[in-house]
Amino acid sequence: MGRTFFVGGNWKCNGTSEEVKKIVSTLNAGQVPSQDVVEVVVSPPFVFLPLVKSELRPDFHVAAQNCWVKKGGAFTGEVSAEMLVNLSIPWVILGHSERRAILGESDEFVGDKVAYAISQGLKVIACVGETLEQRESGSTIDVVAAQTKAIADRVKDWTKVVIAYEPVWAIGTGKVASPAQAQEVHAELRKWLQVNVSAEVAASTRIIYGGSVNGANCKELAGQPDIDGFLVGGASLKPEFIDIIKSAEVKKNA
Ligand SMILES: O=C(CO)COP(=O)(O)O
Repeated sequence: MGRTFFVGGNWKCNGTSEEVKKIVSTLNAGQVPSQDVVEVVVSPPFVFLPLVKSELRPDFHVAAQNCWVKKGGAFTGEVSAEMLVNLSIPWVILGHSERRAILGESDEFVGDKVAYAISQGLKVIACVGETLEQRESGSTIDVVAAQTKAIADRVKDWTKVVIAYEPVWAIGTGKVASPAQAQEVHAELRKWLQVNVSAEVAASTRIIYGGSVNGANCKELAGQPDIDGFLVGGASLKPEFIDIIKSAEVKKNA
């Protein structure tokens, strides 16, 4: 079963309204493959979601970068899944390593968030990935399997999930995983899904790579059989994001 290539742009905590408008107009002018070849989702900070949603071309979609773990209420500073649904925001990124590390989000908490967001009708880009220390100690697969298990224990509808494998040591460092390194983890994750969820979910779930992806390294990564797209940080704020979207052609021609 086909896995449509998926390219997400995680803008993180960046931008002014002027800069956001500029990025959106660059994206709107970009020549990219059609939606049956590549699904594109950009994720601005919460405050810019309505602006981006109203100005962005209709073939690109928006994602929030986080949402609260359950129904809204007395949770100062949080934004609920219901609010995103209310604004017709279709996607949310959950479990990004910056939130896991800096804000102390545990595997279980991320799993709960993913399940709740899906229960409210959102689609989720769920992030997993090991630190440098974990990689060097040989526990990469155990770490990403545990992170994925916390999600799998709580989620039934995998059609709403894209897994983003983002090795922490590759994020914002310019140190991209080699195509072989990324492919190895993606293949292991797919195998994990096959054994622990189902062959069908393993075959149909998109597993995308994130960590220092740019216009120069995207094609080789996209050529790997188990890499189904990218979650892009820094380069998603630049015109080269269009080149990264175009790397979907590599898959189409494979
Ligand atoms: O964290 C990332 C996307 O979520 C990756 O960030 P960079 O592309 O800046 O390394």
